[in-house]
Amino acid sequence: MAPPRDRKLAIMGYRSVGKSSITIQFVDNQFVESYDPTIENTFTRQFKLNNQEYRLHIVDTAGQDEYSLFPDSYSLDIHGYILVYSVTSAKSFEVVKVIHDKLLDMVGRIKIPIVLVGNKTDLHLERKVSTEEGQKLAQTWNAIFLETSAKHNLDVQAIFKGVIMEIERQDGNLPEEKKCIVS
Ligand SMILES: Nc1nc2c(ncn2[C@@H]2O[C@H](COP(=O)(O)OP(=O)(O)OP(=O)(O)O)[C@@H](O)[C@H]2O)c(=O)[nH]1
Repeated sequence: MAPPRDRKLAIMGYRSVGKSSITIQFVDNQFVESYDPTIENTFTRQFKLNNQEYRLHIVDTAGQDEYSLFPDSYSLDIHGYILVYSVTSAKSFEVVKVIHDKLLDMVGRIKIPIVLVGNKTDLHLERKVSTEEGQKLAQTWNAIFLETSAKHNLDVQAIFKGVIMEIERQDGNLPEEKKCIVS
């Protein structure tokens, strides 16, 4: 069998949208209700997709806002990006747009593998951003779109599957196809 492919991913977004919760759910199968702001952590998990092993290195970043300056390391050796907002926060949806534009500027390429994630879908009554708004934004970016609940472990795996597939596709290892929700 082919050796594992090392792929480095960055998970970015406004404060408290669930970046750590998504990462910890994926790496450890756990959800922690308490909130502990992240400085920066890297997690590793082996993941198999289409008969290929991947060693995923996930950089869980400190939450950004529209004024944050990104360290150069966020553009250097990252293969794919997971941009997260919370469906309960219009502010986080605005901030994710700014992060995306800055990222594109910094990376200096037009195409980068991106998955846009609307998290906290379990908080139905607090929803402020509709599924359609998220879908529309992802379309303008040509990115994959998913809604998730880190709390209920809903579609968390699909985020990582989606970003790997997008990396492979942009590397020319998969046929181009229409982007859709990959659950
Ligand atoms: N109900 C619900 N709460 C969530 C979900 N994901 C995260 N939370 C909660 O939201 C709060 C923030 O979650 P974190 O994962 O720490 O958010 P973060 O984006 O890593 O935050 P920063 O490190 O500050 O950038 C915590 O209290 C979590 O328990 C979710 O899917 N549903």
